[in-house]
Amino acid sequence: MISRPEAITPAIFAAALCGVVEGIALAALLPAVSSLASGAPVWGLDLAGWLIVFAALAALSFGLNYWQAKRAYGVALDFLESIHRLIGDQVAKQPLGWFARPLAGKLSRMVSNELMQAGEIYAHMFGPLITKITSVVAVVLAAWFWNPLLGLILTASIPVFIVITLVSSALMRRGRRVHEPEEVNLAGRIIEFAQCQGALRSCGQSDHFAPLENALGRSSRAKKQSLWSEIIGFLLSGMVTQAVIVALITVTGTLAVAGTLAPIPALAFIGLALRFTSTLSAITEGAMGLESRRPLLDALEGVLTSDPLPEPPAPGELSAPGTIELDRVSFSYAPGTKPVLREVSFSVPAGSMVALVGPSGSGKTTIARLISRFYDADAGTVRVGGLPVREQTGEQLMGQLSMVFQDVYLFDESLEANIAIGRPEATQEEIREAADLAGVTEIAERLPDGWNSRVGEGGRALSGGERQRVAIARALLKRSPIVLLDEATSALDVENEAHIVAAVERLRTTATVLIIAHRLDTIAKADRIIALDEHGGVEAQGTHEELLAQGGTYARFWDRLQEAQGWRITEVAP
Ligand SMILES: Nc1ncnc2c1ncn2[C@@H]1O[C@H](COP(=O)(O)OP(=O)(O)OP(=O)(O)O)[C@@H](O)[C@H]1O
Repeated sequence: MISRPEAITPAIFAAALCGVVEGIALAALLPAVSSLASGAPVWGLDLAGWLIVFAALAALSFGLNYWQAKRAYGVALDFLESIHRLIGDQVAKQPLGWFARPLAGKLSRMVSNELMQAGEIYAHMFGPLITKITSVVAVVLAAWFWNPLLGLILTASIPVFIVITLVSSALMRRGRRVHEPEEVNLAGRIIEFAQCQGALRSCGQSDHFAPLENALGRSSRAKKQSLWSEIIGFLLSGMVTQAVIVALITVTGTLAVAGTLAPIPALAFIGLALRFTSTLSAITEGAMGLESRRPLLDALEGVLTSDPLPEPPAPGELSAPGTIELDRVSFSYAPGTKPVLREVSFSVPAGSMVALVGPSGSGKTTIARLISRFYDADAGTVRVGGLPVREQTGEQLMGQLSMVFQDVYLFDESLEANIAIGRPEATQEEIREAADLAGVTEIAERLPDGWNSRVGEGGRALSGGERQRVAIARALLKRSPIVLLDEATSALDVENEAHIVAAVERLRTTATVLIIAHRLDTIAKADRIIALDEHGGVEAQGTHEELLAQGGTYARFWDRLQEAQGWRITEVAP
């Protein structure tokens, strides 16, 4: 995850060295105080000599601390830079269907503030933790060297802190297991609440949206439970620290009274023991701090280890450009769930317009997604240009397709830039020509800044029909050999409808068009119709006349559509 892993070793080394110096400085208290008490030099140094040693160690510790902090920041910045790049690469390799997964939803939160917190692990947490651990080791070794009995007393307290660190971390993990799923659920409900305001207000439920209130209640209860787990961990750790301090003072005092330890060094040892236990307690807190960052690292790992769809290293040869073929394709969105498509087979010859029709939920959009390789089929083969989509690079496949879906997403850029994205090298004349054909020129004329008007995030400054017109202009400009078009199910106003119909007529003269059709007109004009049944199978295929002549579901579907759309016209007529 780091572009210069070799920078980590010096950072760890600096932190460890810092700990050793701090440990020695702490342990030097024992000979210094002994020299003070006896008035005689200890190891050749009198009190003044020891004070100079303290000053030298303090200066060395300061220098090392500065060096290690600089190194740690370097590693943290390197980590942040590398991880952003890795996530970017990983996201670009993911199948389009990946973006509908909850993991992808977490992505924006992750790359904005959570990565900073992960960077802090390197900048502020690892270094001090290593320093404290090595300082403890240095103090214990020095104490053994000075007086094995004191070394033994300090060593005995370490397992207690290891146990308390493990218990506190386990309590924290337990709390998180209870609390996190409720947090995710609550976040989803809040977004739902914001997005469904229109529907909720029309039902008079904007004040009391029961699913959100329930989620709030559950999240608050889970948060309390999780807080209690954490508090118990902190209380336990605090109590154990105090108990160890009392035990150390008691043992040292007893040894001093028994004459095993001289009183002044015993006092110095108590001071050292206090500092020692506070360092151990800081290690426990540091370990718990790292534990609290674990979900972040797990989420990061989830993104970085998501498998991209396998792709060949180089584009393959297209034996039948402009064609689409599905050969006994079956698919379900999740393993073990009901298949959405069952053994679907049909082909779309180059230059033809084929309409996909069928009841809601029959799998029409799913077919378009498999052709664009949002997902891979579970069984069967999807071919585009005569070559299975699995044997094409993403670039090769996308180069053949233009997609105009119902939920068109526009970038918060100018109207012109949103069309130009179809073919960035297109001239302004070509952009205007495509826009004219799709009826976007009229939109530009209406907007205050004309072609330079920004369309808002997702294109919300435009109506659904207008957004689709922009997407069609994009497709016209791209001039891809195949266009996948999902016709709007909702009624479009007359102007939008006329523009879209005209643009589709134009598109079919230059490209193969597979259209998920809902309008009578489009269906009747298609060269071929594929009718799906409600179980995701192909019910019938042929021309409109052939299918009508067969009777069956298509004929009934056509009657119902005629009735519905005829009824609509009667309704709006004066
Ligand atoms: N991302 C998804 N995850 C799980 N199931 C899905 C997903 N998208 C669609 N489905 C399910 O797959 C089935 C087919 O959906 P699809 O959108 O392909 O149907 P459709 O024929 O296009 O419907 P409509 O005409 O209403 O748009 C439906 O039962 C739907 O609930």
